[in-house]
Amino acid sequence: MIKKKRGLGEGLITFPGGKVEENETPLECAIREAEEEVGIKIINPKKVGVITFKQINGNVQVMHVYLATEFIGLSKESDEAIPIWVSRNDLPFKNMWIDDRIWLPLVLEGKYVNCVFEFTDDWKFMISSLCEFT
Ligand SMILES: Nc1nc2c([nH]c(=O)n2[C@H]2C[C@H](O)[C@@H](COP(=O)(O)OP(=O)(O)OP(=O)(O)O)O2)c(=O)[nH]1
Repeated sequence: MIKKKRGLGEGLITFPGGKVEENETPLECAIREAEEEVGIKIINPKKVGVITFKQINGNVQVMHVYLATEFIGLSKESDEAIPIWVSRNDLPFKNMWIDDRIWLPLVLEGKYVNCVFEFTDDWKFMISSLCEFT
């Protein structure tokens, strides 16, 4: 995981990630962001879910989630993130995005998740959640 140093979710413990660039697939983006943020090359990332975030103001963002169990390199701090290792059995949910406690355990059990979470415009409160998984 990472401690995010700037941008949306600054200070939270989350995962390497970011916005898809022009002419880039979500998979390519996931690989690039892991490299940029913590300096590792992830091997064979597998898509494990799609999460839609809605805000009251009508903004909608779609997050594609990938899981990689192997990587090349040694994780290192960047301008954006401090890499940290956490135990699967002791995830730091108190310092994570509130919705992660709903979908992350499912992903770690091997499920594919499809969730919609509705937030206030300032991202402080989650108003509703709906998750399907297979
Ligand atoms: N785990 C998790 N990640 C989230 C949630 N909401 C949310 O926007 N994210 C992720 C998606 C993006 O990777 C990131 C959004 O932050 P951002 O728009 O500042 O993007 P960034 O700085 O990481 O990326 P970039 O500008 O380098 O492209 O946070 C959430 O509820 N849980």
